[in-house]
Amino acid sequence: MAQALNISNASPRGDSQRHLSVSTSPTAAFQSPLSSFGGALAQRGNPKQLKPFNTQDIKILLLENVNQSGRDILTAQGYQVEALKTSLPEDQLIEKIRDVHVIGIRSKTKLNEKVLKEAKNLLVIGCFCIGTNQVNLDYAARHGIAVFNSPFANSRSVAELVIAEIITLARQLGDRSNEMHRGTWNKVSNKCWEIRGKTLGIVGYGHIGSQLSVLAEAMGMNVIYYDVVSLMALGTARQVPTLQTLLNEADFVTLHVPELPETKNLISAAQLAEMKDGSYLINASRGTVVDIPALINAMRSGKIAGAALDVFPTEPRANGDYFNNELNSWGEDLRSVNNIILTPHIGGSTEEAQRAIGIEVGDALVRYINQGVTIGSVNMPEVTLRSLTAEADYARIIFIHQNVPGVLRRVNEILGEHNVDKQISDSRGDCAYLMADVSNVQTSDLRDILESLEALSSRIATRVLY
Ligand SMILES: NC(=O)c1ccc[n+]([C@@H]2O[C@H](COP(=O)([O-])OP(=O)(O)OC[C@H]3O[C@@H](n4cnc5c(N)ncnc54)[C@H](O)[C@@H]3O)[C@@H](O)[C@H]2O)c1
Ligand SMILES: O=C(O)[C@H](O)COP(=O)(O)O
Repeated sequence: MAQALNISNASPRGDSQRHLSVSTSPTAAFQSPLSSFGGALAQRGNPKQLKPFNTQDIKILLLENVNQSGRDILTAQGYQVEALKTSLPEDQLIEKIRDVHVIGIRSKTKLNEKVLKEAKNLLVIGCFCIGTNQVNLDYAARHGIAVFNSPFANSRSVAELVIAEIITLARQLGDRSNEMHRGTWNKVSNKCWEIRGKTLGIVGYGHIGSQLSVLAEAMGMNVIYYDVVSLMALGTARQVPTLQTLLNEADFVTLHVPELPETKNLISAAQLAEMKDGSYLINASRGTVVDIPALINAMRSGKIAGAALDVFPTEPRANGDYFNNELNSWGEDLRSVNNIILTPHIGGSTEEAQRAIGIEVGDALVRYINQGVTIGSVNMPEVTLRSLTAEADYARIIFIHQNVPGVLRRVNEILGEHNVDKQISDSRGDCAYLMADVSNVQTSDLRDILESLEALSSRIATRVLY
């Protein structure tokens, strides 16, 4: 079992540097003072469980009700895990993030530059969701903070929700149900439709859009899609060349694009005007993608016969909070429109999806913390090495650095005095990630290696695992 060499990043972020501090504080579970480095290790050939820190020292903050499956994986490692049900206001988030090595969030917590600047000890961020637009990914990479997400574990849940919404809108189910709840019997067939033979227009044919395409065809719909890249059509779906073509042809338009500057108000007054008279709009992507006041106007005029919105430009922080004009100036106008389904960002909120996401992101965090493996990271180069064996006096050196010429030569001068068994290096944008396994190193060697690496001007972060 690997032990307690603590490489902390305790220095202020402002100087882009993290300090080495060698913790000798042992725990009951992972006790091995540095003086006994390598002494109590098992036989060669056994995989060695690497630990960068004394495990009791790893502090994790989980926000937004991360699923129990993820919490269990992290607590099983012996990390200190604090889990809160909601996101936090920015001032409280800043207070909390100063302390932790790992933060787990969902779609609401904004980890912008202002917040991340205060995250002096942060090693890694887990987004227990698909979207990563809530994190400043570049800033995180430039400061050696890896970000992981779960790219498709809730795609099916979103696709199923959209199928339900297509039928619900076509049959005006929301309005009929509301009327019955108010005690009114209102049996109507006017402008209520089957979905068989109707055209579904999918904007963004990625994980969710393509899954939805298959389900919609199985229900007898014709599927067209628009995407900025050319993608293989599933079934008999057909890619159309422009958004305008899709808007002109589709009876139902559904949006599955990421939040980007280019997708802000992707559907506004001009695009709504291009849609067929009496067509429907569904948005379960991000709230910024639809210009909601323009949609309200189009619905009031009868141009758009119905809409389903699962996401909003500003969303309440916690369950029980109000969805009103204080949150978004058009909140009450939106609620007053007929045949509109409003849901509180529940596209991915199923037991299956949340459990799968908890496991996927929980595992990715453990791999990163314990082994430095970045496979699946959305902001760092993807780097892995096979596990170290349990042989004594091996260590894994991780050097995150600016992607500038000459660094590898300097690093290899430092490591070159030791036996480098394996080494890998890759870069992504301005950030490069080097991982090297060295053998026959003693504690004093590690201290020297660390001090030398820390002195390099290109350094962003240094970790040693053993
Ligand atoms: N409501 C929810 O609970 C929920 C759940 C999961 C995901 N989401 C949102 O849905 C989005 C889509 O998820 P996904 O997993 O399908 O993503 P994805 O990355 O697999 O697919 C997105 C697709 O959109 C395309 N695209 C990008 N910009 C475009 C543009 N301007 N016009 C047309 N196409 C464009 C991309 O090329 C890609 O094919 C996520 O980014 C997330 O914001 C919401
Ligand atoms: O990005 C996502 O996966 C969805 O928007 C769901 O987000 P949530 O985990 O906050 O429900």
